[in-house]
Amino acid sequence: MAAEALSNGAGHKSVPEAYVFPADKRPGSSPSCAGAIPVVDIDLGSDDPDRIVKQIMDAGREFDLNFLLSFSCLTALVINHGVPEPVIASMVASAEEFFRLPAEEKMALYSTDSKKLPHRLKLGIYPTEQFRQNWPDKPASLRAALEAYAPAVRAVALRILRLTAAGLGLAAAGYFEDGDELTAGPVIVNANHYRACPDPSLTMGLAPHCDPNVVTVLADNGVPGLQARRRGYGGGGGDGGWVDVAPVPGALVVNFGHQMELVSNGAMRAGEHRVVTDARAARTSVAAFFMPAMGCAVAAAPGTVAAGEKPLFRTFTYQEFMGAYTAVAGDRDAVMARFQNKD
Ligand SMILES: O=C(O)CCC(=O)C(=O)O
Ligand SMILES: [Fe+2]
Repeated sequence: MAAEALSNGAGHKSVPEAYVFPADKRPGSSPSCAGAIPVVDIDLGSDDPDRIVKQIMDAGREFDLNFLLSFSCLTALVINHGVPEPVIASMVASAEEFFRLPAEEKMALYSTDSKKLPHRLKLGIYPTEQFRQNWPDKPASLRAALEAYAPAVRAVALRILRLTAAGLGLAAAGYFEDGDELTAGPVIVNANHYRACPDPSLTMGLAPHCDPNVVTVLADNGVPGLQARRRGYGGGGGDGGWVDVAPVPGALVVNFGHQMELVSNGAMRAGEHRVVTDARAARTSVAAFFMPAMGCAVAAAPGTVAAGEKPLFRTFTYQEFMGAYTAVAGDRDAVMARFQNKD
């Protein structure tokens, strides 16, 4: 990335040079569109599970007119997910408080010798007993917020994964179940902070990417900025472009990551997203990443590959994938190309 994401530094009247993106990477250089982000209601108590599964599978439905195929590409708002609103609110408020701490206190939590203020706090949250001794003592509310949020957000992720496995026909084989290697990695939380920006057209809070993992569950402080990319027709995105993920109070955002696309042999694609800045308010988000164990061998699930066809992607370990992802700075097409099965 040529320019840094505008997430830290002192308040400015204009965008500092180091944060200005090249013209072809700025928010306005690719079309935006007015499509709607799907809302998925996962209240298992009040609905027929088959209907919820269908909702998930249809929510991100898009059509590739070039190849005449349909796939699902999911960035969705999830409601009735079972996480009490105060648990989410406390988590986000603690993250906001963290970023308001005096600079020296935040810097003390980082081992890098960077002179810049951190704009991302990265913490392990599960297995909690493995990580809680590393959680910061400040702000005072943070530990209690994490203790409540960690199991709750994990339960949501596992519920969504179970429903998705059912939609993909993989439930009987135990895909994504608690204990499956594909979700046995640590759960990591990134708390992100994006300052208000004097000119959002010049910079990006976070450059376009798909998350590398299986699924990410995200909460935010209600300040907009997250956008999801639609590439094909349908999916509420017209003929493609960036769609605002307008925050909905109490809802969580779900993004499927690269591993979901690879395991489902492209039936459920990773949701590409980016964050633009806001002229008036700072956005804070808390993203929980669910991932395979590093040594996990990832391959298309047998049921997702048609008889006589080769899987779209070769088998690899999650560790190998992470190496490739880091090497191309998260560029979606570049990383997927590295794992494509050659004919
Ligand atoms: O801040 C957001 O809304 C998105 C964060 C994100 O995409 C990430 O941490 O991977
Ligand atoms: Fe992301």
